Amino acid sequence: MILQRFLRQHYRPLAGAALLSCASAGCTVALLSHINRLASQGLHGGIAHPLLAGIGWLLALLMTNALSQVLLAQLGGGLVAQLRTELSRRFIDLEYEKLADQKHTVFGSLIDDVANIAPLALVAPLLAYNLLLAVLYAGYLATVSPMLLGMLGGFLAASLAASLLLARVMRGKLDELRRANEKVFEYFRFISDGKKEMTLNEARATHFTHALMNPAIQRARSLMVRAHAGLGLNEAWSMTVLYGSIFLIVYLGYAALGLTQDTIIRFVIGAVFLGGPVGFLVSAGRQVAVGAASLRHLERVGLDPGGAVDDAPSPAHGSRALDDWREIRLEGVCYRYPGSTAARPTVGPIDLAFERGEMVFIVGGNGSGKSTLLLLLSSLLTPEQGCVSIDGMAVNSDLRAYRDRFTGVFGDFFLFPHVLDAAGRPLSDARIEQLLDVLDLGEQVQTHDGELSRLALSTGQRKRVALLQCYAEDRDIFFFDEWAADQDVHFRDYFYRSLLPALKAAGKTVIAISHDDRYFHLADRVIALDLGQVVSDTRPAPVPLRSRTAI
Ligand SMILES: Nc1ncnc2c1ncn2[C@@H]1O[C@H](COP(=O)(O)OP(=O)(O)OP(=O)(O)O)[C@@H](O)[C@H]1O
Repeated sequence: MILQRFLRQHYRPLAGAALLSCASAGCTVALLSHINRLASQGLHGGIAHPLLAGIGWLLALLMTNALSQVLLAQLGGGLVAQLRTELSRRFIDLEYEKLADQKHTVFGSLIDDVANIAPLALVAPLLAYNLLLAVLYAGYLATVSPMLLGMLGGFLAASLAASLLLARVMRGKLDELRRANEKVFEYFRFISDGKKEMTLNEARATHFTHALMNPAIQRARSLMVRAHAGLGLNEAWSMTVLYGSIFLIVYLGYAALGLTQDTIIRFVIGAVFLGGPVGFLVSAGRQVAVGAASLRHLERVGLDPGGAVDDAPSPAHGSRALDDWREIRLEGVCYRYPGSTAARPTVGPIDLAFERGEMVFIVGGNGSGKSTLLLLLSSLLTPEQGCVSIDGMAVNSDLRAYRDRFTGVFGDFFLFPHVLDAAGRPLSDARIEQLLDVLDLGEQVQTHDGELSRLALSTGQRKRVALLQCYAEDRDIFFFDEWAADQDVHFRDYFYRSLLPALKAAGKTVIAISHDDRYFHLADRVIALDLGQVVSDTRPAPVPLRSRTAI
């Protein structure tokens, strides 16, 4: 898992921090012994020597502690950065369908889980330090009175057994808390994405606040209180057991065991020192429990933190493996969205073939399965049954090469400010300016080193910027999910009558979802869907085109 890998990669500074911590533990014990000697023997060694020795041990303690803290701070920063980098990469590598309905998970994990997991690694050297400190103090106490140490050890062992039992009970609570927090993160997304609707509609905002957000926050709060109260009670209990047993030992030492005052005082001072590492070990248990719950959450959402992230850079150019493809075929393809309880699949069974260079329109009523078909065709969704193949080869045998064939605009597209070619290089500003002019955006948007000056545009204009990106990528297959729906009459006409035919003339395959029946006759094929199945696949008679604009 990621934590073990981090510990392996950074074992030197971690070992350094642990060594420094142990040195600091040694200084603390030496200081304890010095204080005890001074307390029991007084200033027999003169005035200056005990003072200088005390200052010396204090300075050594300060330096070893400070150095180990600096090392730990560096390791902490490094671990947070590494966790963020690895988790971002894992999210990017995760298949679309695994994340489609849980986008809030990204923020929850990058913020909450990173903050919970990072302390797990940092706790390791401190655990070593405190364990060593506890052993050294115990060793010191053994020299004072092995019998009293045995009694104290017995009390602490019983308390530890109770703590471990409680930790098992709390494990389920912490997992529940992590899931409850996930719901809160989901609603945080409503706040940003639904801002306009809630600003305009106060009743909607009130309902969201009182019926959704607040109950989710309250549920997380109540689980947090239960989980952390349990862990906190454990800490309080453990410390009470420690100090209670010291009290009992003093009492029994005088009342039943007939020990000398000197033995009892020296034992008590040592036992109080022991309270430091014991307290740390108990409170570290809370960090470990919370961090472990986050690790389990990452595994649950498919971000299995086991195994190294593949940091190999992507190829510098799109794959050429399928450059000469001729046909894409869907055979018996069925798909059902997760959670769907319908008797029949959302789409399918579908049997279709797309020839290279064709211009195909996919049509049908709302919910008939057009967008789902496009996601299956572009391999963003995996068929539950059936197969998508390219020239007879199943596409999942080389998904990257297959996906490199596609560029397009989804119904819920996202705009990146940088315009890149198929190889991921910034497109030249001259070419971007030319495209901006063709798309009638030259006035609104400027470009500098391949970066667009603004993306805050009208919906129709934003779709044109998305189209610009497709031209920049210039791949074999251009797909559009109701691209023209937000365009004005003039530009819609221009899109269907000029831009799409020009793409076809340039040898591109065009697959466009459309409700614009005025233009259906311009396609090579019109595939109609209903209830997730192909109900017709027709070839309209060819018509002469008005004009074509190659861009
Ligand atoms: N993410 C999803 N999770 C569950 N069901 C979904 C999801 N997306 C779509 N569906 C369902 O799948 C069916 C097909 O949806 P799809 O978006 O493919 O239809 P469409 O033909 O593109 O519709 P429209 O013309 O309205 O865009 C619909 O019944 C829809 O409710």
